[in-house]
Amino acid sequence: MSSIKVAILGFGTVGEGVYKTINTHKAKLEAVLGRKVEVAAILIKNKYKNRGIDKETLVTDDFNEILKLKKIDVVVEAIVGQEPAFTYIQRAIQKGCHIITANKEMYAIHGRFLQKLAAENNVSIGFEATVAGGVPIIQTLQQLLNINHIVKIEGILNGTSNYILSEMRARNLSFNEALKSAQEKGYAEANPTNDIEGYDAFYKLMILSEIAFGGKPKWENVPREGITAITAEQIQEVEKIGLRFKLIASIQLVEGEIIGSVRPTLVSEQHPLYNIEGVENSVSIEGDIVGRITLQGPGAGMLPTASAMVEDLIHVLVGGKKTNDLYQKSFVGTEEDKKIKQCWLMIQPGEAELKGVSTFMGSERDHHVLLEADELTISTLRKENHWASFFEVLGELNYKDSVRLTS
Ligand SMILES: NC(=O)C1=CN([C@@H]2O[C@H](COP(=O)(O)OP(=O)(O)OC[C@H]3O[C@@H](n4cnc5c(N)ncnc54)[C@H](OP(=O)(O)O)[C@@H]3O)[C@@H](O)[C@H]2O)C=CC1
Ligand SMILES: N[C@@H](CC=O)C(=O)O
Repeated sequence: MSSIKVAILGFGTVGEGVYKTINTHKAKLEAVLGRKVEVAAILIKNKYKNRGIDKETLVTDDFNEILKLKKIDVVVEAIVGQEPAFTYIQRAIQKGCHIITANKEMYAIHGRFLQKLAAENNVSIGFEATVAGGVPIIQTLQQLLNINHIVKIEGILNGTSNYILSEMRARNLSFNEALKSAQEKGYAEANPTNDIEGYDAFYKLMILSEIAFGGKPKWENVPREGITAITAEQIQEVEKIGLRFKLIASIQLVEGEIIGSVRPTLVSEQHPLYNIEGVENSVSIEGDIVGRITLQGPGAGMLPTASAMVEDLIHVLVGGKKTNDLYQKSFVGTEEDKKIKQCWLMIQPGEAELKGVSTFMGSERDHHVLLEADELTISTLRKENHWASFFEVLGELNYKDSVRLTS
C-alpha cells in the first residue's frame, strides 16, 4: 500500500518539530493510520541553510515544485503571517490536499473561507496548533459543542508573554532579557510584536470565538493590550499584596452579544491562573451543562506544537468531526447571559489626586485602590486619571472592602 505523503511548508521551530516527530513516531503513525507516513517535500525560504533533512526529501524554495509532485496527501503549513501562506493553502486545497496549519494570524482572518473551500474540495483542515500550542483546546471544544452551549472561554493564550512576566517576577530579568530568552527557546514569533502587544492572543481568541459561538465580535470592538507597559516595579509591588500579572484573553456571551478582550490582568493567589507560569497556557471553557473545564499545558515550543500538528494528521486523515460543520453553527444566546461586575486594581504612581473615587485602600506609599465597577465606569476613570494604571483582578483578594462604582 502506498505511503501517506506529507509536504511541510516552513522548517523553523514548528516545521522542524513536525519533521522530527514524524520520523521519531513512524511506527505509531503506521499502526494508527495503517500506512507509512513520509515527508516528501519541505518548503523553505533560504536554500543555503544546512538543515539535516533526509536526501530523499525534496527541499525547495518554490511552492510550484511541491504542487507538481505526483501525490501529496497532506500539506502542513508552518510559515509566518497571512501571505504567502493563505495563497499556498488555497492552491493545496484545490489540488485535493488536506491541510494542517499552525498559523493563527492567517487562520483567524481566513479560517471561515478556507473551511468552505475545503468542504467544496472534500478535504479537511486541522488547526489545533493555532491556539495554545500543545493544549488540545480545539478538539475539546469540538467534543463539547454537540449539546453544550458555551458561555465563556478565558485563559492565558500566549506562551511568550506569560514566560516574560514569570521571568521578570521570579528571576528579576529585565523585559528585554526575558524576551531574548523566549526567542532563543523558539516561543516568540519572528516579529515578537505579535506576542508582546497581544495580537497573537487576540488571533487565538478570535479562532476560539468562531468555533464556540459560530461567529466573532467586531475586531475593532475587542480591547487588545499587551504587556509592554507593565514595569518591573509594578510586578514586584502587586506581588506584595498577593497578585500576579497575567495576559488574559476572554470571550463570553453578555446579554446575547459576543464580548472579548485581551489585556494584562491581576490574578490573586486563590485563582487557578495564579500558578500558570513560564510558557504554560491555561484555558477554561464554561458550558451550560458541563460547567467549567480547564486545560493546561505548554503553549509554545517545538515539540508541544508538533504534537498538536501530528495529532491533527489523524484528525484530517481518519475523518475526525468535520470542522466545517462548526462554521455552519449560528450564534444563539441564552437567558442566563448576564452582565458581570468586575473587580479592578488601580495603581497610582505619585501623589496625584484620583478623580471620581473617594476611598483609598492599601498603604499610602503603595497607592492602591480596589474598585468594583463595569467596563464603562473604568473607561471613564481611565480618561480622568490617565496617569494611573487599571487592571482587572481575577480571584479573591484579602482587602476588607472595596469602592463600589456604577456607571
Ligand atoms: N513557535 C511556536 O512555538 C509556535 C508557532 N506557531 C505558528 O507556527 C508558524 C511557524 O512558526 P515558527 O516555526 O516559530 O517560525 P520560524 O520563524 O521559526 O520559522 C518559519 C519558517 O518558515 C519559512 N518561511 C518563512 N517565510 C517563507 C516563505 N515566504 N516561503 C517559504 N518559507 C518561508 C522560514 O524559512 P527559512 O528557514 O528559510 O528562513 C522558516 O523555516 C507561525 O505561523 C507561528 O505563529 C504556532 C504555535 C506555536
Ligand atoms: N508565539 C506564540 C507561539 C504559539 O502560538 C506564543 O508564545 O504563544
